[in-house]
Amino acid sequence: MMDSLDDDQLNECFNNYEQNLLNSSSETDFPQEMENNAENESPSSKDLEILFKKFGHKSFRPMQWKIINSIIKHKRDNLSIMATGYGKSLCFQYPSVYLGGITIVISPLISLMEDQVLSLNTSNIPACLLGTAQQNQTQTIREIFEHKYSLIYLSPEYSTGDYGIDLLKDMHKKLNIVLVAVDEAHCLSSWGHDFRSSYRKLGTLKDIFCDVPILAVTATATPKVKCDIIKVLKLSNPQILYSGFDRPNLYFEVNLKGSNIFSDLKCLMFQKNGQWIFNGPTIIYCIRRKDTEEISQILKNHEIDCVSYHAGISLKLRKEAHSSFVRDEVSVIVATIAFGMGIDKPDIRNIIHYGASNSIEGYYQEVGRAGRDGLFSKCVTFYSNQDFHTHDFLSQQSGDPSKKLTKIDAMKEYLATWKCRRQYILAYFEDNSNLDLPVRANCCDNCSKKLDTSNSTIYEGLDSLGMYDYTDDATNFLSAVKALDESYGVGVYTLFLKGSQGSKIQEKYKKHPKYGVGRNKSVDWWKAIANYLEIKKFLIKHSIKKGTFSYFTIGLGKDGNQFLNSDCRKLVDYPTPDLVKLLKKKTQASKWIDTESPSTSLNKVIKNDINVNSNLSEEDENTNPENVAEILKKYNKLLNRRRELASAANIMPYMIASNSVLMEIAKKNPLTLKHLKELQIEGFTETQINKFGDHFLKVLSDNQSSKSNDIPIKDILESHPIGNSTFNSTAEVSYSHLKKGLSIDEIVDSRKLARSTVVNHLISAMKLGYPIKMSQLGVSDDVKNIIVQAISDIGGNWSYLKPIKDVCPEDITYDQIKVVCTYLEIRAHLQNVGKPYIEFEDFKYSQLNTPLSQSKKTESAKDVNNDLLSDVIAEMQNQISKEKIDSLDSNVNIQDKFDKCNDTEVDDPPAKKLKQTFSVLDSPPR
Ligand SMILES: Nc1ncnc2c1ncn2[C@@H]1O[C@H](COP(=O)(O)OP(=O)(O)OP(=O)(O)O)[C@@H](O)[C@H]1O
Repeated sequence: MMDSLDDDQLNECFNNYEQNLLNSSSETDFPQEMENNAENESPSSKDLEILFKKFGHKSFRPMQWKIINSIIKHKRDNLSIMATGYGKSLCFQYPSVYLGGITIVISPLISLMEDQVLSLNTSNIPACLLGTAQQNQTQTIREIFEHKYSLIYLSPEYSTGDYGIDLLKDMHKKLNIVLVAVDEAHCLSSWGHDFRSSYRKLGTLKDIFCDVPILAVTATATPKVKCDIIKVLKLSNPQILYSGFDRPNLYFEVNLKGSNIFSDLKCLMFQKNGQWIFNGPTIIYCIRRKDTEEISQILKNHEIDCVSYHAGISLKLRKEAHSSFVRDEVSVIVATIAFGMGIDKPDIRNIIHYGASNSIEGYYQEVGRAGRDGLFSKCVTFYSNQDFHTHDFLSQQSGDPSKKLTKIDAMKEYLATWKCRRQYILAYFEDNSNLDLPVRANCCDNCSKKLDTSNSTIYEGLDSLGMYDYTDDATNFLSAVKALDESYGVGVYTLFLKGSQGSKIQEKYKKHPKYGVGRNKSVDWWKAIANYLEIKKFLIKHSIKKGTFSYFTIGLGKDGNQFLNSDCRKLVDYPTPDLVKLLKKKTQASKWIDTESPSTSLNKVIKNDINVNSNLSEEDENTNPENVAEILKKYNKLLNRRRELASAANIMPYMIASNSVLMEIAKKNPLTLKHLKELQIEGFTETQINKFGDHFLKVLSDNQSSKSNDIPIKDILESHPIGNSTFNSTAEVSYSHLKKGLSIDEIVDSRKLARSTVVNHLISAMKLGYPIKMSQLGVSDDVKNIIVQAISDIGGNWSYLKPIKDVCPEDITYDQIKVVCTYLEIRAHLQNVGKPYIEFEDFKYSQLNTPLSQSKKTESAKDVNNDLLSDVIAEMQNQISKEKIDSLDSNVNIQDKFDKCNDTEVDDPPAKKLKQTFSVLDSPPR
């Protein structure tokens, strides 16, 4: 029987992202573009055909088509700002394939370009790379001019160097360049992150390729960066499209760090066979190198395969770590942000920040690596206020500390916000503080808490809305800052409020009325208050430089001063997570605030996700737990096979097929390459099917045969009986004799029946799935091979006995032929009910040409069964006396069949066959 999973195991499966895949359709929702001044032309069937054939996609995403159309039909310049994972690459890859020309792509990272080149070549779209450090350049250049490539990738340094410029000019003269694309175009602007000086010189492209459209693409561009790109690249009347920054499939969550790293991380894992695992490829970002080492050691201690990555590791080891992660050899990489751009892996399910990021820009870029395949993925931060001491320290070392501090403050605000985190991020990038997103499931922890009123905790000191009255604490802290002349940091102000007798508080301050007013509250409490006041900008940091030494002091911000000077000040707000941590729990109530159980909301989200994303109806067979388990089993086998194939071909697994493609294959279970092609699975190109399809089909058929071989054939035939199989009491007696070890001859003797009758009894038993070997029925291996060969010689048709008998040697009996044909019948039946026994018994069916498919194709299994039965009867008629016919199973009404057959028009094929069969009965072979 198939391995059945118990409830716990199934729950694990459901906690797994495979469930998400299982429930998902291969299409995912992408935001519509926000700005659209493009032509409204729809793609033609030819456009879509090329898209499917070469790229495996059934439709263009809305912005993609507008960009591509404007390039291929109108040769227009474009600036496209697309969220990560939207599908920028297609916009510059499609035009060259469609137009049969060449696209030049400028991209900032060699590793990114290498991956894209490899991926394109795997899909039979020839591409090459030219970088300053590339080998075999002469050969590549020669091949470029031999028109061997559709896409040429160049680094910005190469394309703006003297040699590169001359080469590009030559290409323009001699080749059909249809598009110049500048990927990650924000790198040319000092207003963006990742500024790259060589990008600044890319204006030369327009000088060289004056009549070729230029496409600038980026995921992040503020209005200033946008202007910069247009100016530097000299874009002429560009179509500007913007997809928005939202990544709807990403879920955001923030937790304070707990006392145990593994316990924190465990919330994102599930247990399988006692082993903790993340539900898919995972990146854990840390602030410091030593944290990456520590966390990866902790994970290794729990036997979780992982690697660490940071700038302190040798280049060779870093490359190995990168490679083992993208090739699915390890599922977790613990890294500093040195593990950055150039990770093209589409199926990253978790981005964990164990330590706060120092900017929203950096954070969003890092989490942007998750879920590029459009499937649900989690972005979870664990932080402590200590993290910001590190950031503050590092920002002091940087060129522009105040700019850095502003970014750090935004991150603090993000972490502390009680509003929708997605809304915070989008408002930040779109510079729109009025943005108001509806609360929705699977969006962020704050939305989840608001939606889930069942398991929240209320805290002492909060009002009925869950808000805290900060007025007194804020007044005291701000007063302390003012009293100490805004010259110190949070630590000293806290000592002052606590009434410290130590020397850090000068004597003159100890007379101040606010000195010691906060002694009944803890140091952590006052730190949390200061943190809140910083987020509110009531407090601001001042960077002080003394010689080579620099430090921060905390002073009053404009709003802080105003608050202190107000007569009717009031400050009521939701408490920050660090404050909540210090509050006493009161009672269970329907309030949303509960930050003490990290990731409980996440677990709910995973479950919600399963339900919400599910596009399976109640009746859908995929919801049946046994089917789910079976699909997951196949999916995992396909994943393993993909890993082996990728390793053998030295490419990334996702270049062979995405996880969604494999899940779709596991769900649809195709048996042939033709069937696989007919499924038109989104993201699986014809080239990929031709290259790798057979390997995946083999996995499915192996799985099927091992599964089938696990199930007694009797069980299958019991639930899927062969239509004409009957087993009366006399047949049962014959079978019981055989079971006792009697040979056919001995049964014939003891029962005083015709040999053919006994054989017929045993054939009935075989059709019910009783384990009878052909050898027990007088069919040796040699005889079996002869009959199989004979069937093959007459075109694989085993429906009639006589034509087979005619081509067999004389000594082969009808009984023996009947037995072999019965095996074939059973096998055909199993195949028809979807339970193929690839190696049913020890029969080598491969010796037959196509007997099964032929008989299956030409007539229904029922017809075949009828014909075979008729043949059997005909043969029995031939061999046994008239009296014995009466002792045959009464269910087989020969006359009925004969009459029915005579009433039927002869051009009705099944009836015609029956008629032919009965004609055999009229003139039996001798
Ligand atoms: N029209 C489409 N239909 C379905 N899937 C698509 C389509 N276009 C692209 N994709 C898929 O979307 C994923 C992301 O594509 P791509 O790598 O081009 O994104 P990107 O915008 O360059 O992302 P990033 O900014 O992260 O590099 C890929 O898995 C790709 O196969």
